[in-house]
Amino acid sequence: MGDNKPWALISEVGEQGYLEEIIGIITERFQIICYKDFLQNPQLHGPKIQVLFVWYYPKPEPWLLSLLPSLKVVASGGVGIDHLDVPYINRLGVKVTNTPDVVTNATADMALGLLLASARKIVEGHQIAVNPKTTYIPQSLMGVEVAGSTMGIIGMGRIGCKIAQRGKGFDMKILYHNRNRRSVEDEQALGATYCENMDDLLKESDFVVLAVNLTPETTGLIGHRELSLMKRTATLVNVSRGLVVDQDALVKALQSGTIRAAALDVTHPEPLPRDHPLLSLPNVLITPHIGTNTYTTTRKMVQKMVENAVAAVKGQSVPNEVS
Ligand SMILES: O=CC(=O)O
Repeated sequence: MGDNKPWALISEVGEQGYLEEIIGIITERFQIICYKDFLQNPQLHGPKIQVLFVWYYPKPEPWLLSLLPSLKVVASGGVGIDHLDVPYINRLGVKVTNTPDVVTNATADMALGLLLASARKIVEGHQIAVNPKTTYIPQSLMGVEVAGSTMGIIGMGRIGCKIAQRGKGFDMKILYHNRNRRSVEDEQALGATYCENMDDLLKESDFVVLAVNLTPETTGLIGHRELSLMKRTATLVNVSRGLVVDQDALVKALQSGTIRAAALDVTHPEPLPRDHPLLSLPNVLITPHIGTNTYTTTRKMVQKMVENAVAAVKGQSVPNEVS
């Protein structure tokens, strides 16, 4: 395409996972302008931009979209599209795309990583091991056994299924709750038992793992009532979105021992304000939304984003269009 390559707006190079190789994948097909440079002179740059690559940021808010009259597609990285007002963007004649499938394994790994780290106090162990001033008292690092325990997965889409597979590999009993029951073949392959009533799953699970999309129905899905149904020895693991959990209720449940612990890759907001109580509770493990953060997955996501954007610019059928 040479100099005639279409223009794309991206978040700042060096930020938001835009590693050098990633930039290379994008610049094979597009000329790029960074958000910071764009903001210096939006009137000059805005009209030429046909693609907006979004990695949660820059948020395609109405004021930004109004500066991009030639925009054809908002190509978002990751599977979640809760940060995008898809109907609004579509009404402007702009397509929206995401990158499902490629994020599945990395996110499922993260769920198991958090589960194991919380169960076996791996982070606390590291802190003791590297701090010469602390004395190791075995009881302080006593964990819970994963094999033989019950994992309850809420949201049995692609990621939920991969979490189930991994749980099965750890000899866990698997329960799941989902809008739609999966086929008997799927259930048998995953060794997973359906709980039509989410309350049953909450009561029986040692680890409750959230893998739902954020929708109006799943916002605040886990609140005071749901946490109270969980075992006092149970751990909540969240790799979906922070807003699926009522965080105030979670803080109370963790402070009062209603549940044993929480391991969260997602919070609301991200990052949490430094004085947020979740950051100082001893029974909380938090990572900064890194579920998809591996080189392999990041590369695949960007390849997909570019594939989607190229198709949209050419007016061809777009592989991962969401509407
Ligand atoms: O959070 C990650 C994703 O939506 O893929």
